[in-house]
Amino acid sequence: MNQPQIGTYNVGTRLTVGSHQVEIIKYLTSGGFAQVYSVLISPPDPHTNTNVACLKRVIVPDKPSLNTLRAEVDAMRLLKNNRYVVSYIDSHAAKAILQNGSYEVFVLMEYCERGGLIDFMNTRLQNRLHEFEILQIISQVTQGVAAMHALQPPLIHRDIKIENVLISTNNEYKLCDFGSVCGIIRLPRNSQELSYVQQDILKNTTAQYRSPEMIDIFRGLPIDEKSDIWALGIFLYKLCYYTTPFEKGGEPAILSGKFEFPLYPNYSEQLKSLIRDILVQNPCHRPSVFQLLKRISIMQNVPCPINDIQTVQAPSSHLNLTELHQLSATQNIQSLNSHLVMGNSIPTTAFQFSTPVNMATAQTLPIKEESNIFYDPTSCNFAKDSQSRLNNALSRSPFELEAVSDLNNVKDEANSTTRLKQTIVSEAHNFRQNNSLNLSLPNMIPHNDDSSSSSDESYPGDTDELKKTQSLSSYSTRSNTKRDQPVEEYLTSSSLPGSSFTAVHTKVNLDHKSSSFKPTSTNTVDGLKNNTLSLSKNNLPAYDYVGGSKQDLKNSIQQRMLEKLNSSEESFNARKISNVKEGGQEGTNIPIILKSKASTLKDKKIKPTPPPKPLHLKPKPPPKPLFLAGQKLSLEK
Ligand SMILES: Nc1ncnc2c1ncn2[C@@H]1O[C@H](COP(=O)(O)OP(=O)(O)OP(=O)(O)O)[C@@H](O)[C@H]1O
Repeated sequence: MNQPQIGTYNVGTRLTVGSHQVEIIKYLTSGGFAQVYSVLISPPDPHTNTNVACLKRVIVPDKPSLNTLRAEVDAMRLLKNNRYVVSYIDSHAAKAILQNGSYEVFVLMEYCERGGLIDFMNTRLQNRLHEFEILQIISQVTQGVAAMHALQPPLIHRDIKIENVLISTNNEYKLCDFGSVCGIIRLPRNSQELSYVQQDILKNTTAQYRSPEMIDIFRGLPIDEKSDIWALGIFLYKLCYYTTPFEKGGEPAILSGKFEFPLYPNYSEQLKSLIRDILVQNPCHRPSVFQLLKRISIMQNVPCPINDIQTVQAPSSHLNLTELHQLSATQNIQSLNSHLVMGNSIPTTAFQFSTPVNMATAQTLPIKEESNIFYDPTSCNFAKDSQSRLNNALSRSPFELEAVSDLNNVKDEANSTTRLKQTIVSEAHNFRQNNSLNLSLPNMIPHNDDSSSSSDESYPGDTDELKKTQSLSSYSTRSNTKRDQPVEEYLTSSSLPGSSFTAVHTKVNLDHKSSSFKPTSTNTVDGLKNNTLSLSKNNLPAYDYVGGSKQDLKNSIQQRMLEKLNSSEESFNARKISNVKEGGQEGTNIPIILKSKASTLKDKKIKPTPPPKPLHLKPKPPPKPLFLAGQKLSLEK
């Protein structure tokens, strides 16, 4: 594979990233794809209240890969300002100087001065973590994950691991690396989709943290938030014992679910029982992120920091669709992003733009009794018949699409806005109650056609409501999907919809020379949108997110939320063509690693692959013990 040879920036190099002037303080390290620097920024970030930030510089080979990175940036934007997520500041993409069609992407984010959790753990090899420290770390990371799961629809991180937690200056543990984020993955309907799903999982997850339903898709179980919960269980085990529970046994061990606790260090029965309750085979039996947090809080003897979204989202009969959304949205955002700096230039999520919320209604909702803190297994409908459906689907032609969904039938038959609305509300209710949409399989992959929602007709004149309605119904309205279209084309025909970046003329200092830091803006907006390339003065086509009026921002964020709704399919699309990670070297003037196209997975074997040997990640200075490391499995092995 061709690797572009791009050296690292010298100290003092100045560049422009979005609306920020940046000066390189120090080259920190290189990840799988990125060079990472500490930088000075102007203006300072209001959230962290500092002018020191972290700059990630990534080269991507083409536009589809750029779209993949956009998805990562979009996820960061959605989670911006959550206390336990590394905070996004700004971003910028431009054609790389290599003249080979590649792009250079810059992402500015909060600088986590204390480095990685793995580094901290390595300082405690002799004196292992105390239980209270473990509970503090898992609580904070779980809160970061909760912010993702609370989004509508939820985002799945898919790569929760020790290596993806950083420690901030004030000692908070923050989730990072949103490059694997996706929506709920519905069951594949045929061998081609199965192959995509398997390939996607291999690329975007780390072997030792992979859940049983990810390894054995034939179980017909959902790949959703509960897969993150499984990873949190592995994460918790590793915090305790510095190894993963299935380290030796690999995939067969994960699928058998049998693991043991080492004798040393000795942790409470409560903590071990929590790990046991998380690492159960059936995702429906695992706790939700809120139930998990509640249990951790009980062990810490502190109030649970956030409310259970399941409780606040239970719609009562008098709730209309707006209220349904507002309740869940407000409760989530208020409780999860309680440290939000309001008035920031770019809001955290679409929900912040919602009409002021009926908090009185939200607060007076009946609180569900939680005698059993974990999920009621009988409420998980997803797997019902899924095994036989999967088998049936796989015996069919890859291009044969399934019958129209229940909801589509309802929609087709009922030309009534009221009925559609009731259906959507009911689906939302089912979704939250059962943790799945009780629809036939074709509806579980959202489609990308924004214009297809029949909700347009239902809510004329109410843009916000319309967008939200589309959000829900995008799971369930497939009427405009070309049913005679081959599946392969359907899965790959579109890139990420919408645009996070609009073209600006941005002067980027690429000569790597040191110069004094003068924070004067060089950006000029030329109004080009929709990913159209433009040439700036120095002939560098450039992109950036451009903030416009508040209405523009609102529209932009709403659009992004719609994009997120399509993330399952985006995931298929984007991951299929991009982003096989390869190891990089360290040191100055090392080449930046190119985010490259993945090779097509030809092997459509449906049996799980043999357990990979544990790979060891990031032998960065200071040297780390091998048993603390983990690595994503490369498809190109
Ligand atoms: N915000 C940050 N503050 C401080 N250090 C950071 C920050 N982000 C990343 N780093 C450092 O840079 C390293 C690589 O970053 P990151 O994992 O995001 O890159 P990557 O190319 O996506 O790598 P990979 O996908 O292989 O994990 C991290 O392990 C961490 O040490």
